[in-house]
Amino acid sequence: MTISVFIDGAAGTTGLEIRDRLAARSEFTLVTLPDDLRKDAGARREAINDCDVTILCLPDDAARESVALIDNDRTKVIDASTAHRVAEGWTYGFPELVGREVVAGAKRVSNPGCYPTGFLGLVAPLVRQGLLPDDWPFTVNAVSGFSGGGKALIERYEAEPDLAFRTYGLDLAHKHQPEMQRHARLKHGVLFAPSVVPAYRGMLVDVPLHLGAMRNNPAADQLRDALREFYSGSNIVNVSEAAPPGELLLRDGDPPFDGMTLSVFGNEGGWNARLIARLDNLGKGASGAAVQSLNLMCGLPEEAGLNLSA
Ligand SMILES: NC(=O)C1=CN([C@@H]2O[C@H](COP(=O)(O)OP(=O)(O)OC[C@H]3O[C@@H](n4cnc5c(N)ncnc54)[C@H](OP(=O)(O)O)[C@@H]3O)[C@@H](O)[C@H]2O)C=CC1
Ligand SMILES: CC(=O)N[C@@H](CCC(=O)OP(=O)(O)O)C(=O)O
Repeated sequence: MTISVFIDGAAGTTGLEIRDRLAARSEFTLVTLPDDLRKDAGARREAINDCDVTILCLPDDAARESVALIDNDRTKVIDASTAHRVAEGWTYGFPELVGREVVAGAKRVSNPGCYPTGFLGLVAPLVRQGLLPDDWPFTVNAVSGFSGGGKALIERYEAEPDLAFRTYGLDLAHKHQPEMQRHARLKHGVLFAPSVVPAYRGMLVDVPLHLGAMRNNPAADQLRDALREFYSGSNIVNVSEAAPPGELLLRDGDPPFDGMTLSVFGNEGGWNARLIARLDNLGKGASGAAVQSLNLMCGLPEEAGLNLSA
């Protein structure tokens, strides 16, 4: 018997990419609604309640609405939106951090945000091990491909091909900040500076650190070694070797990638470091992560169906 999966929001950017990843999988039967019914509450209620798993690829309010349509205790949910990432009763779908068995046993899984995936992948293990202080005022500089903003931002970049760089979030209250603070277990909110470049997909999430000003004065090599050890059991998250490349690149036309590569760069003397995550906003940052959690929730190998060759 196959596992039935309904993607609510299957016509959107994240939904389409999840469909692509599941299309060739014999373990799943995909349920979709015809175009004229895809926003119809009655049709969605029926599909959500009939399926074994529903994946929500919707704006936050619509995602909350979908959850309210569930009237059985069997349907499992993976929500790609921001609606439930710090909500009670939801498991944060970052298996490497919360435990694969925890995600495997969950009925309500909230998919991490794309930027938080990079930040938390770098910082959370190091804070938990006491290598980075939990009261540090963390800064996160990040660039994303424009598909990170969904259909609306894709349309804008198509209409304005001269846009070379766009920084935003200038109210310093981006919706990803609460999940970064909560899941890294930090005492203070992070200072988050996101931006967009004219590439379709891909992102670099950069955490610059004044290591020499920390009371424990950790070495960059120590941080890298700790991350390597932490992710040693993962084929999805990998940590670069010590020899630093002179640059990290995003290219327009990069293929879909569901892994994440973490790098640690330190200067001579050890005062400064940059921790940088390279990932695909639509891969480990959204659709790939949803498929990873789906696999675990269905008792399947976590990497099944993922694009892991960089
Ligand atoms: N893009 C990315 O890289 C990432 C996105 N996410 C999150 O995933 C979710 C989806 O984002 P994304 O795919 O980018 O967004 P898109 O705007 O590309 O797609 C959203 C889809 O939801 C549909 N929709 C809107 N309201 C309803 C409704 N009431 N009922 C049914 N369908 C509805 C839209 O319909 P229509 O086609 O008519 O507009 C659209 O097809 C968001 O919460 C986003 O924040 C998370 C991580 C990364
Ligand atoms: C480039 C861009 O606009 N990115 C989106 C984040 C995309 C994402 O991660 O979606 P969630 O908000 O559901 O996490 C933003 O900054 O709002």
